[in-house]
Amino acid sequence: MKKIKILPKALAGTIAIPPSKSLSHRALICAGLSQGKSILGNILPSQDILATCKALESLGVKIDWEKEQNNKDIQPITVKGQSYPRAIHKEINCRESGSTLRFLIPLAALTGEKIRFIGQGKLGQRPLEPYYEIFQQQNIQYRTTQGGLPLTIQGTLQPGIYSLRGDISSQFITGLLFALPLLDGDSTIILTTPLESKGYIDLTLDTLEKFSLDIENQNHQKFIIKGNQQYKAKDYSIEGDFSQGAFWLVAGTLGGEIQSTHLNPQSLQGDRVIVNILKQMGGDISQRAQTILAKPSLTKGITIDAAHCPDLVPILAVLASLSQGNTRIINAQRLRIKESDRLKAISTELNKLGAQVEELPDGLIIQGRENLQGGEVDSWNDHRIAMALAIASIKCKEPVIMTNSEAVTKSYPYFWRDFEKLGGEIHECNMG
Ligand SMILES: O=C(O)C1=C[C@@H](OP(=O)(O)O)[C@@H](O)[C@H](O)C1
Ligand SMILES: C=C(OP(=O)(O)O)C(=O)O
Repeated sequence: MKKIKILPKALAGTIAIPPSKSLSHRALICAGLSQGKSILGNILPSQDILATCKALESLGVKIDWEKEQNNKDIQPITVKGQSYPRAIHKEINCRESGSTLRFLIPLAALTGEKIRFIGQGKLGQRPLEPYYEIFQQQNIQYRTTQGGLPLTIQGTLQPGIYSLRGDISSQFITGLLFALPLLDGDSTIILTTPLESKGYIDLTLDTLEKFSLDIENQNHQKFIIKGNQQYKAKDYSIEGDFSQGAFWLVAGTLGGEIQSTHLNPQSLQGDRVIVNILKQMGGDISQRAQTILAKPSLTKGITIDAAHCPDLVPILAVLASLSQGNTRIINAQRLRIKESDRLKAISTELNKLGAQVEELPDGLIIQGRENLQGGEVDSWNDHRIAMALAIASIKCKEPVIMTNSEAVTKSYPYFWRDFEKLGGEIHECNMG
């Protein structure tokens, strides 16, 4: 457990935004299901991405990194795919990655073998019910531990009609979209409640198309999937991550001027909405080609609908705490089933720093102020809470002392290095 002291300082400068985690998971899986070799430029070996790589290796995919995997550098990798998954190892460790778990379960259920999924942290308690319902309908054997991990499955998915809710996690739909085209008959996914996190399904469909798959999307409510399709290998580079870029765009708004590069203005990432939200709140944000410039500005509270951009909520709560007036974050119930209960985590920790955040069952009400006080906080072992609290330090009067700061490795292993690169000052505290 790492404890650090962050001194209150404005950040400024230029930062290269790391590659999108969501797009990296998808590209790795599609390349892994293609016969032949794909070269994926720009992959960051974060904990979640390493979990997906290891999981794919368990299903017979070969992955070659140019350098050591744990040197944290962005690098190209070569994926030698298997056109159909084979169970090489019968245990898959998804670490703390919800995406890895939910994307890989349907692929494991193509092998017919008995496969055990394990994980760490809160992953074992994150919902899997939509898959259990499908297993029951299709007579796929499964055994859970109190509804969660370890989970053992054995059986083979069959083509047909898949009805599931669209508002628990879009990751179930993505997982099915990867597996169903490989079945020997046609399938349809029908959502029984409106889809939330819509942008993530667009990322899935776009990546599938890049790998030559054909899916018919009917208003994000019904997806028609032909069977007997084949993934075709593809080389390409992953674009920058708007969910990570959001931390630096808010930092630029609160402190010095920050230029964030590698952010595709045409990106399908749902979290690209951060640009519009910041502008609506009064932020001075401008984009030229792949670079977004955030200048210090006075912002004001608004109502933010988090249904399609849940990962932005922690950093938006920080911005709202330092904006004039009230901000309401609505439709954010699903934040309670992420790496931490993010509504509770961010409200508790920001309030410790002197903010005024009220937690509602499905959202937050935040009364902004000019500055925060500072103090001792914890990341709740959640990368997005750690990064959000780090940015809050910019406007604190006193240092922010944070325990479990290493949580950032889940998605952004060199976050603290980038924080210092922009002028941030961090000291490690002795835990003895
Ligand atoms: O598909 C993806 O890459 C993701 C989907 C979202 O989850 P939900 O669909 O559960 O909201 C998001 O929160 C997560 O960080 C990544
Ligand atoms: C929720 C997240 O990821 P996952 O669901 O893949 O664990 C996240 O990165 O914030």
